[in-house]
Amino acid sequence: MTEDRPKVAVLGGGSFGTALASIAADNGATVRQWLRDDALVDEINRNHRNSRYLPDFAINPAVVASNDMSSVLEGAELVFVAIPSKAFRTVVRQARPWLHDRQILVSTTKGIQEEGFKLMSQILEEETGFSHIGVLSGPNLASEIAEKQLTATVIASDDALTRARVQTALGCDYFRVYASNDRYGVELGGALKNIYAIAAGMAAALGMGENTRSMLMTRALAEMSRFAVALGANPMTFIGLAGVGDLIVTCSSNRSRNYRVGYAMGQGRTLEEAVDALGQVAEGVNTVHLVCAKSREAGIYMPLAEGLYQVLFNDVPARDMARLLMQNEQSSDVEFTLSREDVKHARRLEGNS
Ligand SMILES: NC(=O)c1ccc[n+]([C@@H]2O[C@H](COP(=O)([O-])OP(=O)(O)OC[C@H]3O[C@@H](n4cnc5c(N)ncnc54)[C@H](O)[C@@H]3O)[C@@H](O)[C@H]2O)c1
Ligand SMILES: O=P(O)(O)OC[C@H](O)CO
Repeated sequence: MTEDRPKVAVLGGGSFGTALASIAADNGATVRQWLRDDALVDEINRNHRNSRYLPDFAINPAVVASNDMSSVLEGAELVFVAIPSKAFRTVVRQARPWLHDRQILVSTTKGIQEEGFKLMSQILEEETGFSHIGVLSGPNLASEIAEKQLTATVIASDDALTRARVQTALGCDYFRVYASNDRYGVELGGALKNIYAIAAGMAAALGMGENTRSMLMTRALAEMSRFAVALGANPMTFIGLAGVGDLIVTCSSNRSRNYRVGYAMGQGRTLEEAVDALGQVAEGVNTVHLVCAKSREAGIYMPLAEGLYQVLFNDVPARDMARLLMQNEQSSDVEFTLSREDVKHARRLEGNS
C-alpha cells in the first residue's frame, strides 16, 4: 500500500543522486528527485533514463523527477542531498522553506566548503538547526550501483533514528548500509580520499607499479587519519568502509572522476584540460587546496597532499614530486603504535653514536 511506503526526496540530478533515488525506489519507497534541468526531468519521467550522467542505467520507473522543490519535498520523511559542495548551501537554502524538524536530512556529498572549512552536514545543521542529520559515505561508485554490483555504504549520525531510518530505506539485496556514530570522521574520510585518488590516477598513467600503488594508498590512509584525528575524528573510523574502503575503490578505479583527473594529468594534460574533459564534479581538486591550507595552519604533516598541491597548482612534474617524496626523512609505519617523534629521536641517537 502506497501510504505505508517511506517517502524519500533526493536533491540532485547527477550520477549519485540518480543511483540513490533508484535504490530507494527498488526498496519500495515513494521517491521524488529534484533537479534543475527541464529536459532531464522530462527524460527521467518519460524514458526512465538520465543520459547526461548515467546513460546506460534503467532508472526505477517509480522515481518521479521535478524541478519544483515544494512538490519534491512535500510529505518527504527522508531527504538526501546529492549536490556538489560548491552549490550545496545554495540548494539547501532553496529547500529550506519546505524542510521541517521531523525530517531526516542526509548529505551524500564528499566535499568541503572553503569558508570556515565546513563539511556538508555542518551546513545542513547551520541552515536548518534540526537534529536528525546524517552523512552517507563509503565505496560507492554510482555507475557500479547502477549495475547493481554488490555494494556497502555507511550512514553516520549521532542520532539513532537517522541511522535506523536510512538503513531501512536503502538496505536491500545489492546495497548494505552499515551504521556509524562518527559523523565527522566518516564525512572527512569521504572528502579526503579524493585527494589521493587524483595522485593514484597520476601514478597509474605514469606506469608506476603495484608496490607503488600499495605504498601510496597505505601512506594516504596514515595521512588522512592523522589529519582527521587532529581535527577531532575517531581514528578507528578509518579502518571502516568510509575510510580505507572508499580509499581503495577511488584509488583503483578509472570510473572514479578524481582518479580520471589524475590519470589525464599523468598523460600530460593540464589540470584545466583534465577537469573540462570530465564534465562532472571531481571534488578532490578543491579539497586538496583547502586541506593543504588547513594542515599548514594547524601544523599537521601532510606530505602527499602537499606534493599533489605542487603538481596541480605549481606545475611541478608528478614524477619529480614522487622522487622528492621518496627522499623524505624515514618515518614510522603506524604512528598510533610508534610515534613519528620516537623514530626521529632514535635516528638522532644513532647519528650521535
Ligand atoms: N558519482 C558518484 O559515484 C558518487 C558517489 C558517492 C558520492 N558522491 C558525491 O555526491 C556528490 C554529488 O555528486 P554526483 O556524482 O551526483 O555529481 P554529478 O557531477 O554527477 O552531478 C552534479 C549534479 O548537481 C547539479 N548541480 C550542480 N550545481 C547545482 C546548483 N547550483 N543547483 C542545483 N543543482 C546543481 C548538477 O546539475 C548535477 O545534476 C559529490 O559531492 C560526490 O562526491 C558521488
Ligand atoms: O567519482 P569520484 O572520484 O567522485 O568517486 C565517487 C565515490 O566517492 C566513490 O566512493
